[in-house]
Amino acid sequence: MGASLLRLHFHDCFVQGCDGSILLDDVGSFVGEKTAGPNKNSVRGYDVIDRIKQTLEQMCPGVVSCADIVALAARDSTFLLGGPTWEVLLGRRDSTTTSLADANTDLPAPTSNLDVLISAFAKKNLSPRDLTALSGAHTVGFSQCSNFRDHIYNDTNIDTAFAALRKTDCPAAAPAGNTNLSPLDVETQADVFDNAYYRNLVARRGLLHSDQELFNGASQDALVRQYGNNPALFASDFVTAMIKMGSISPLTGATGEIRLNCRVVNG
Ligand code: HEM
Ligand SMILES: [Ca+2]
Repeated sequence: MGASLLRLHFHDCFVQGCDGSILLDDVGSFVGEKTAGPNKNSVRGYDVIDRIKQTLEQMCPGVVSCADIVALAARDSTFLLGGPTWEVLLGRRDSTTTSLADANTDLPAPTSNLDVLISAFAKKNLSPRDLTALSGAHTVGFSQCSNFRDHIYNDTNIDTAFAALRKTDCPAAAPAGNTNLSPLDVETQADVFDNAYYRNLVARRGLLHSDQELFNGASQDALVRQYGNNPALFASDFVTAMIKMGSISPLTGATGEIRLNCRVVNG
């Protein structure tokens, strides 16, 4: 679940800011973000957030927002998987709105090229360096075949043996095998947070097209090599970038609310 909770924070912060908007269910005429392309049948961990929230509401009612819970869960997941830790700024309040449209436009697709990834992050005031550091989150977790099929069958900037290995669990003709999972990081286990992701990219073993775009003869190549050789530099830049991402457009003061149930706005 650690990988899924880390991703949940990213998918929250890139849509309206880190405001718990991704947690809201579709109820009646209320439309949430869970059915957006990048989220549907992919983002998970909502039940874990519910359990943390229930415990908090018993001990300290109405104080800790769902948005802060997601930020803390992402930090603790990273650490428990073997990665760095950091102090999480708190005080984010929860949204009473969502944006399905923004979830569909602002979360980058795995088919994106480098210029598209850089612009998607720039739109959130994150630099190309932040993009490359944050993508190191793909040292943990899994991807479904439908998200990397085109890369392993049609891209040419991929290690042949690696492509062959991944094809064994991801047949060429969709929809066969669409939901089969492969680890994003081929080198070390999917529940170990380290810098192996970057060495994979140098070896042309990125699983997603968007991963390999970070090492494909352009602006991020040198940084990818540095992160692959220097775990302390990666850890330090990842922390800096996570704090920046966790600070996107927070609701503070009288804006938003402290939701009592992360799935619905207060009545
Ligand atoms: C740079 C643009 C990014 C793209 C295009 C992208 C795309 C994806 C895709 C397609 C998956 C697999 C989903 C599935 O098959 O269901 C995935 C998984 C994941 N992503 Fe990203 N991602 C990006 C950036 C990030 C960032 C910034 C983070 C966190 C800081 C992150 C964390 C994760 C994690 C941890 C997983 C594994 C989730 C799990 O196993 O449940 N990603 N990503
Ligand atoms: Ca949000």
